[in-house]
Amino acid sequence: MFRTVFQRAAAVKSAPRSSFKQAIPITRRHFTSDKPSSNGTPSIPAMLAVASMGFAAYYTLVKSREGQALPRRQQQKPDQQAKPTEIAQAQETTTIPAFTTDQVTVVFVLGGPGAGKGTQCDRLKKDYDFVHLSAGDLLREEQNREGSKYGELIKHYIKEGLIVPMEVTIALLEQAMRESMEKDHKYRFLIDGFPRKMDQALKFEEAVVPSKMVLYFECPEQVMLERLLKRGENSGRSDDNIESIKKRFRVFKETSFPVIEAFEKENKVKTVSCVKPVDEVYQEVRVVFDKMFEK
Ligand SMILES: Nc1ncnc2c1ncn2[C@@H]1O[C@H](COP(=O)(O)OP(=O)(O)O)[C@@H](O)[C@H]1O
Ligand SMILES: O=c1ccn([C@@H]2O[C@H](COP(=O)(O)OP(=O)(O)O)[C@@H](O)[C@H]2O)c(=O)[nH]1
Repeated sequence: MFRTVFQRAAAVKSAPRSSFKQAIPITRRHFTSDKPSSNGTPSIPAMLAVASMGFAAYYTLVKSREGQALPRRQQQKPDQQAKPTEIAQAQETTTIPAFTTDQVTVVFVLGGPGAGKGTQCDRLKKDYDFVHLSAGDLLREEQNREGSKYGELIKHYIKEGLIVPMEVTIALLEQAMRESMEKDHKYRFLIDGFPRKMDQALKFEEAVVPSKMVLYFECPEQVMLERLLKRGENSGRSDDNIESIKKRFRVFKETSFPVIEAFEKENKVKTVSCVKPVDEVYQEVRVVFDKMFEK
């Protein structure tokens, strides 16, 4: 499989820009490729594949910025008094978010695998007029999309419980947001299951839009395990099995939980326990949302 991934990723380098879904408009970025965590570390060919893919995704995304419909923020002109070298440095390091917080509201919905993020988002989206974007669902959709250059790579990462390189996930999220804005004139988003790694969080907020709030569903591992095994009876998901679940728990603790801690330092996190039945959890979520958002 690694061989196939490698060959595919190499082909992506020279692929036309329309090959990553359609055009995925995204801002000028300076992405770095993720290194997978030490658990289930892929082989060297797979790592090379990721590096190639990262380059290809970067190229695709940057090129596909042309022709986007929604207005973007204008880059501020550097201080006219600044010395030329300072201006050059400022221009090199400034990344402009695709959207402003005046245009767009983003709530990150985080929690361990199986905590109940998707279940609660389903309710919230109806009551508070949000668009629910599950990063995992977008990745699975891209994985299954005929002709996707990233299908095999995503498949591997999901099965191993690893975090797919952020270039792919951020591009899918931004494209989905843009579609909702253009087609449905919806500007409020619940982003479920993302960011799961610090660099994803930083890059999304820098290049797409800063989040307004983080809703964190706290849940003991044993409860999540039972829920996931039960979900696995019908979900058809390649990662709802005991082996993948253990890996996902480890990645959550080691890699994703620090993201929540970092947002806590910014006072952005609202924590709700997800142990009680769905309706009771939702009552607590509503208290949080009623304070923050209009219906
Ligand atoms: N509060 C709850 N009590 C019992 N089961 C729940 C609760 N919340 C979700 N579930 C079930 O647990 C499983 C995982 O929920 P899901 O929303 O898919 O989690 P996540 O999106 O966090 O992975 C699903 O089968 C769902 O029906
Ligand atoms: O930003 C993301 C979100 C998901 N995933 C992958 O998708 C899997 C399933 O995530 P999802 O949120 O759908 O399910 P959960 O683990 O919360 O049940 C994860 O284990 C990762 O492999 C990822 O790589 N990046």
